[in-house]
Amino acid sequence: MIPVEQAETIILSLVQPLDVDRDSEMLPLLEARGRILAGSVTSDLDFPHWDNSAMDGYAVRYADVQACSAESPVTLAVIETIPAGYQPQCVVAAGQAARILTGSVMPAGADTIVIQEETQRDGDRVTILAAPQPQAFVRKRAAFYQAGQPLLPSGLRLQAPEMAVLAAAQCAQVKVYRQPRVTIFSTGDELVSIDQPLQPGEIVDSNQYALASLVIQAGAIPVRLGVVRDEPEALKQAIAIALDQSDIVLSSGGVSVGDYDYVEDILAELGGNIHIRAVAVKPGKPLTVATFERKAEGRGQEAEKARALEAADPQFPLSNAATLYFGLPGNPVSALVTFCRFVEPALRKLSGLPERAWKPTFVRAKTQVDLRSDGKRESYLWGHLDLVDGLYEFALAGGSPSSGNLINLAGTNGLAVMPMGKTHISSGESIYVMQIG
Ligand SMILES: Nc1nc2c(c(=O)[nH]1)N[C@H]1C(S)=C(S)[C@@H](COP(=O)(O)OP(=O)(O)OC[C@H]3O[C@@H](n4cnc5c(N)ncnc54)[C@H](O)[C@@H]3O)O[C@H]1N2
Ligand code: MOO
Ligand SMILES: [Mg+2]
Repeated sequence: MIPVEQAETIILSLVQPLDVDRDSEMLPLLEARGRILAGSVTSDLDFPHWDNSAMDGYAVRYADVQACSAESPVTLAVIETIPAGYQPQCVVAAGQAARILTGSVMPAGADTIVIQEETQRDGDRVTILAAPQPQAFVRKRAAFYQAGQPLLPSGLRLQAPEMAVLAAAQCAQVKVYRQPRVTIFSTGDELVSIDQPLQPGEIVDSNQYALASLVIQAGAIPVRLGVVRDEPEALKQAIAIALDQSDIVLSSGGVSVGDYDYVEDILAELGGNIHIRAVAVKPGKPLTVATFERKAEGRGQEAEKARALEAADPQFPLSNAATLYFGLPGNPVSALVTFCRFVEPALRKLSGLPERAWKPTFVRAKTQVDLRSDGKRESYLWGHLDLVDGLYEFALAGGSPSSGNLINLAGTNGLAVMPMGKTHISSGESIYVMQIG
């Protein structure tokens, strides 16, 4: 058993991020929402594009109004009205002003805006009742962004704010990383699909659904192979198919020491390089991690097949040095915890996100209850994380804390971390909680 952090380091070292050119695609802007920018974006526009007014009011020359007040106002001639979208035609000379609306182009000659509330309009004249600050309410050209500078960095996930920036910069098409493909299958003779009648001894393959949801949530594409029997040949076939079409393969079950736990042996038989066999984590101890060299970079029939697949489907992933295989433990909570703690960081690195975004988010919280563990492994206790007066509080999920109990997982949003060696944390103490979901 290796410590959790060591497992995380090994896993991240096995991942090669998608290639910015080879593993990217151009998409219409709105279709790129939620995707990750491949390559930085620059614009040849300044933001603002020109000096403009931040308020409804009057464009004036500061020198004309700097000394005025309610007691000694200054009256100026209004020479033009400048609505939004209009190019001013006049130059504001001494003793003159232009009526201007929010966002409109500053007229030549003027350098300051006096807001409407501090003026009195009378026909084609305006009286200024208070002295503004010099250059008040003028948004200068390029004050927000200068053309040619980096506008958005590579690796940024595109959400509403980035959509606005890209739209403003007239990027109708954007280059984003393709979505990683993650093939998922479940192992176990006791498993049936969601729509099959249950016979005695059988249970529904729920991991498939949990894992597919987690994969989608992480921005990747799940490819579901269903249930695979606990038979070496069936497993071999499924693993070979999965490796052929994926960046990452996830299986659940069959990784412990039982008579029908074949996954590790089959991985070795198929030429997998096994990097992790067990991690000191509870739940999740028998996590198995292996890599397979990409066949397309080799020779022979398999390589040819992969190359043909790539030619037929530009989405087909070939750029990574190796396909990463995670043999997740079968217990539903163990599968979920190991995904969040180990698979998700790998997916995030693969996807093109920057390094600071790879690891899970841990927040400090006050535990509302006593927490216990045997201290033999780093324990992740599922429960509810709530913000109370701006501070996080953690409470365990009600019901049995068994890794086979998927029922009390529902509604949880945090995993309280009990470090290895720690057997008891008292209510009220400060802990780290990993955010999930
Ligand atoms: N003698 C020992 N026994 C076990 C050990 C050990 O160290 N010594 N480790 C335990 C731990 S920890 C875990 S976790 C489990 C992991 O077992 P496997 O990965 O081999 O998984 P299975 O044996 O195939 O199944 C375990 C459990 O989970 C249920 N399961 C499996 N797949 C699914 C699925 N897709 N959906 C829902 N539920 C699933 C399965 O029916 C079993 O109940 O091993 C312990 N044993
Ligand atoms: O580690 Mo297992 O995941 O305890 O149930
Ligand atoms: Mg087992």
